[in-house]
Formats: sequence, C-alpha cells, structure tokens
Amino acid sequence: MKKIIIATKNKGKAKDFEALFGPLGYEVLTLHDVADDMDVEETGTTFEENALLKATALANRLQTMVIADDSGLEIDALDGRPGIYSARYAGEEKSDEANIDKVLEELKDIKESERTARFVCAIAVVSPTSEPFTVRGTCEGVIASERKGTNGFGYDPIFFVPSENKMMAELTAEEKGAISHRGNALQLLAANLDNLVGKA
Ligand SMILES: O=P(O)(O)OP(=O)(O)OP(=O)(O)OC[C@H]1O[C@@H](n2cnc3c(O)ncnc32)[C@H](O)[C@@H]1O
Ligand SMILES: [Mg+2]
Repeated sequence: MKKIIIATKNKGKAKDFEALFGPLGYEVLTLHDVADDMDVEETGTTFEENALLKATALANRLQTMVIADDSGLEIDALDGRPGIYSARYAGEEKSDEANIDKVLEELKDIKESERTARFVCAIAVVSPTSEPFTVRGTCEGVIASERKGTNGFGYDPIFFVPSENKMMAELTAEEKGAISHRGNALQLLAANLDNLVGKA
C-alpha cells in the first residue's frame, strides 16, 4: 500500500487525513508512527510558514517526502484571531475545551450576523528531491453560541457550516472532507499526488 507521512501529532487531524487519503489508496502515518520524539516549534507568522517548518524538519530527518498541515480558525469579529494561535489559544496545554470556552466568552455580546469565520488550512509538501511548496484551503462558517455535535476535533462543535445546515462536529469525517478547509487544500494536491509520492 502507498504510504503518506504527515508531520502531525494531532489525532483529530490525522483522522481527517485518513478519510481523505484512504479512498485514494494511501495509508496515513503520523509523527506518532515515525518520529514520536519530534516537536517542532511553530515560530512562523503565517500558516504556510509553520506548515513548511513542520514538514521540513521531518523530511530532513527521514530523507523522504512528507506533508504537514498548519491550520486554524479566523474569526472576523476578533480581527482574525485565534488564527495561527488556534491550537494554544487558551494556553500552552492546548485544550480544545478551553479554547472553545475562550472563543464563546469573547463572542458573547456579538450578534449572529457578525459571527462569521473561516477555517484555514495550509498544507506543505517537502521532499529531498523537489522544491517545497504549499497549498491553502478555506471553509466559511459562523460561530454558534453553544456546542453541538461530537465528531471531528478542535473548534468543530461551535463551527456552523451554512452549506450543510449543520455544525462541523455533526458531519462524518467523509462529509467534512468534502467541504472542509483540509479537503479543499487536498483537492489542490490530489491531481499530482501519485507523482509526488511515487508508486511505492
Ligand atoms: O501542529 P500539529 O502537530 O499538526 O497539531 P496542532 O493541533 O498543533 O495543529 P496546528 O498547529 O495546525 O493548530 C491547528 C488548530 O486549529 C484548530 N483546527 C484546525 N483545523 C481544524 C478543524 O478541521 N476542525 C476544528 N478545529 C481545527 C484546532 O484547534 C487545531 O489544534
Ligand atoms: Mg501545532
């Protein structure tokens, strides 16, 4: 089976990637499988820079092609926050629950029509034999005032997707992949994925 290595430790993200890559015939491996000790500091100022930092560190170590995803939630009423700080918005312990609580508190006086937001996902592809590059996907939505749904991860329980009339956390991984920022970014890669990975 063809393998794709993703420089992530986020199990929710890995599940999203499995739903996206599985049907294309790929087995998904993550940092937990190939370099459990690795922890790359996300010092970039954009999603793209951070995705490149994570992918480059692992590609250098393994000397093979890897991809990384840096993603987050941009809320218009918060001037784009939490943005690249989405994972650690409520503190370094990276708690999805605390992050959601913080966002809901900050938006408590904001009316629904002004709660627009988008998920952003930058995927970096880095290989020892070709130039690194990134693609970006987005997904527009509205921040709800309370949690609903148990699928997905991160901010999915408060992210309402108008096109589906559901919260992101109410979608199956497959349904999410069809409309999500991650799915949209991957669409841009899919055409030349086999060329990038080889047929191994
Ligand atoms: O860096 P890695 O190891 O990949 O894992 P991470 O969780 O730290 O990932 P990021 O640095 O890219 O931060 C992304 C954060 O943005 C949020 N996020 C990204 N994509 C999401 C999605 O599809 N659904 C809900 N929240 C998402 C969530 O809080 C993530 O922790
Ligand atoms: Mg991270």
